[in-house]
Parts: sequence; structure tokens; C-alpha cells
Amino acid sequence: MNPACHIDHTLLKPDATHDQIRTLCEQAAEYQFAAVCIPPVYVALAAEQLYGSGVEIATVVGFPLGYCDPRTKVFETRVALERGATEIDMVIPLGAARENDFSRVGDEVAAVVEAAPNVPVKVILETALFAPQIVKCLAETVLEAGAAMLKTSTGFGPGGATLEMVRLLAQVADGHAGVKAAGGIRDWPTCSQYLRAGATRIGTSNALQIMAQWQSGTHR
Ligand SMILES: O=C[C@H](O)COP(=O)(O)O
Repeated sequence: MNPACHIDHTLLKPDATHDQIRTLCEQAAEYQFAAVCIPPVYVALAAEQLYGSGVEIATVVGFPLGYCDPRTKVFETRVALERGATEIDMVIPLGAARENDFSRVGDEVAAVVEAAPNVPVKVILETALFAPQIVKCLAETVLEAGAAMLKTSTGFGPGGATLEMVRLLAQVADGHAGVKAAGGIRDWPTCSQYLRAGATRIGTSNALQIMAQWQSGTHR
């Protein structure tokens, strides 16, 4: 099984340039990755370049800290859709999660989902910040609010995806929503382990390296 269809080819570095995004899009079309995951400012460029390629255009909202005004997240979502985004990766309000204020978390997700009625909203829980029991409550909350996918991490927080968290999110999603493992995934063995644990997407800045490792293994 070619893993490319599970991979979000990601470039979210703060100093990402137009040229780097063009190259990322070329690679995504060539490998047929599931999506590119890019900064909001490059959505129109990527949408134009990837038109008709089958590659989704994912961008981020409230990224990476999650603490902007909820109305800002809604506005970011609307603008991203106008520009051609076909998937939204949003960060939950992490302070609200720390306070166990699950209703605030759910309300923000519901507001973004409402602003993006025909587009999957992938909700980033930044799982490294929280104990498993809290992650479980957060995952249940955001699913109820309409999340299409549970995503572990931004890649900019205190830790990335772990096997334990991927398993936990897959258990909560129970086949009714996707699970995106992201943050610190650099090699094919890790990627493969997460897919087997129930991840349906892998968000990574190292997709080409992962594909090379997969190819060298399968064609040995
Ligand atoms: O949203 C996806 C992450 O930013 C990817 O994290 P990474 O740069 O550690 O691969």
C-alpha cells in the first residue's frame, strides 16, 4: 500500500517562501499526497497550482498557539475557504482545555465547523500538554462539535505524536472520524506504526524522506 494517500505534505515554518510552497505543491502532485498543509497566506497559490491534481489544500487556523479570539478563528476559516482551502486544521483553545472548560473548546470547534460546512475540520489537541484522560474528554468534545478528524499536535508545541496518543484518539474516533498523527514524524517505521495504530493521516515535514524509506523497503 502506497502511504502517500495518507500523508499531508507539510510546510508551516514561519519563514516559508513562495518558491518553497511551489516546490512543495509540485512534489505533492507527483507523489499524490493526500494534501499539502501550508500557511494561510499561500492557500491561493497552492489552490491554483494544484487545481485538478486531486491533492487537498489544507491550511491552519489559530495556529500554532490556539489562543486568538474565537471570532478570529472563524474569520481565518472564511478567508481560507475563499482562497481555495479544502481542509482546515484548527488549534483548540489550549488554556480552556487546561481549565477543563470543555464547553468553550466545543463552542470554538462548532463555530469553525459552522463556518466551513462543506470542508473537513481537523482539530489539533496538542496532546503532549495533557494527561490521557483529558485528551479523551477533549477528543469526545470536539467530535461532538463536528470535527472530521482528531489531530495530535501542531509540531510547534512541547511534543509531537506518540503511539499512546494515536491509539487513544483512534479508540475515541472509533471509525467515525479520522485521526491525524503529526509532529516529529521523521521516518517510515514511525509512520507505519501510527497507521497500524489507527491513524488515517500523517502530518509531516519529512514526507519525501519517509517515501524514500518506504520505497527502498518495498523494492528491496
Ligand atoms: O501540522 C503538522 C506539523 O506541523 C508537522 O510537524 P513536523 O514539522 O514536526 O513534521
